[in-house]
Amino acid sequence: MSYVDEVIAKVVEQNPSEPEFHQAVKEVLESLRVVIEANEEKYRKDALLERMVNPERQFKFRVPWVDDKGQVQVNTGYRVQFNSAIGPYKGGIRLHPSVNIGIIKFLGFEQVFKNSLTGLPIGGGKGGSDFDPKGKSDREVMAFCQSFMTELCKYIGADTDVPAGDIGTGAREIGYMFGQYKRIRGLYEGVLTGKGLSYGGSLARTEATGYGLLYLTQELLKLNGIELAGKTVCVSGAGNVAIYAIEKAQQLGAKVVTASDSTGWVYDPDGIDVAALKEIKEVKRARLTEYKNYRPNAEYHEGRGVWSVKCDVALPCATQNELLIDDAKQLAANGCLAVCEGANMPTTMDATEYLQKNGVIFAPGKAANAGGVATSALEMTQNSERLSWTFEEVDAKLQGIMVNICHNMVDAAERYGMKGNYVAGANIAGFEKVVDAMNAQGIV
Ligand SMILES: NC(=O)C1=CN([C@@H]2O[C@H](COP(=O)(O)OP(=O)(O)OC[C@H]3O[C@@H](n4cnc5c(N)ncnc54)[C@H](O)[C@@H]3O)[C@@H](O)[C@H]2O)C=CC1
Ligand SMILES: O=C(O)CCC(=O)C(=O)O
Repeated sequence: MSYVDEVIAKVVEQNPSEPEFHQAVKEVLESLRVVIEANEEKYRKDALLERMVNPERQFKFRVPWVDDKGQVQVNTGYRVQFNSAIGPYKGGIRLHPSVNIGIIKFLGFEQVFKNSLTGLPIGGGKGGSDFDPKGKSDREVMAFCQSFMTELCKYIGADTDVPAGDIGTGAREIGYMFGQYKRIRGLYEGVLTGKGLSYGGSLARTEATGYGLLYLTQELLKLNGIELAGKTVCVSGAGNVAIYAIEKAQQLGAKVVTASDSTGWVYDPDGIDVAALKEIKEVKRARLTEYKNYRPNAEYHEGRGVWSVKCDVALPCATQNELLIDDAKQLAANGCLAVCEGANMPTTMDATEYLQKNGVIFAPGKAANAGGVATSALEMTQNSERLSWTFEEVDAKLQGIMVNICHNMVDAAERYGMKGNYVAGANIAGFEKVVDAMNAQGIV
């Protein structure tokens, strides 16, 4: 059995009931097959892949908090410190009822390669809880965040592990967590990113993942002789990534016609009204059903359906496994030119293969959405310097980083004879730096 197949089989056997983690490992290792086979003897002797697929450390803890009725609630918290070969662990905190250790491990594993791709000195980690912020009062969210951080603060720090936002964790949650960290540890330091601007946050971090996605998409289309301006775009999601992806796509001259949340989706033939979307989602924290109150011409549909709308470019920005094989077939049949992932692993493996085989340009999340974590690393730099850069400075650095990632991904695929396979390109480019650092640091 080849080394890659052996390690994939072990991951499945040793991590039962973690399908998302299996999927992430398979996707990465399958696409690295050529690189690994070229060095199989050494990598096998060093158990390099076993060390890569096993987190350095993982924490699971109880998170008790009191709800508004005086009832004690208990959630489970997680932090997985996956790989610190190239820098302190870095990665977001997901608050969603679907969170379990397998989800956090898949996200942490992806984060290792993504963070390497940014070119910045950050290792990979991820955390979260099955707590659902939806429908909770501010006080309940604060109570949860304080309890979560009371435990988490023992394991993190500005130079060891720096969490940030992800699904369900935005500026409000980061603020409560930062306050509790400071109170317990007595340290005013850049232990979290995505902070508010009044206490050490970076300008452009809010926008960074969505804007970065568009900078990479625009560059990749350009390399393929296509202009983004004038194109019709479908976006899924209506959270942080989706909102700023829509905003930047429209600034770059494209028309975005869809957005979605966990209950339904909207089609706006005149182009999504970003100001209305921000008010509904960021201010009111309401459902997308409200969108029709702002835009009477728009349609609201229950359930899924964004990928049935004809578009030139599709940007999945909601969650994992939201773009399935039938969606891929529909997109390709509708003449879609490119799918670029804003979310983490939103496209299933069979859907990805179908798109690639049918001539649709496909940019994987670990490259396309790396602008968020890259800007988090810029926030860490500003915190260390005790300086704040202007929006334009951060945005210019973000653009440079995304264009670089795009070229590194394209070049790595070509170097290994897989021109146009950007999944392989991104995984190879991310892998090479981590392997180099791991080899240099001995068997750890
Ligand atoms: N926030 C960030 O900086 C980064 C986020 N990501 C990824 O982007 C994706 C979106 O994250 P955010 O926008 O930050 O989260 P968010 O909490 O701001 O928004 C998530 C959006 O996805 C929708 N959603 C969640 N679960 C869904 C489901 N099962 N079906 C349909 N819609 C669903 C929600 O309704 C919401 O509109 C996630 O995969 C996240 O891991 C990736 C890189 C950085
Ligand atoms: O900004 C960060 O540190 C993490 C962002 C994140 O969670 C991600 O890239 O998936």
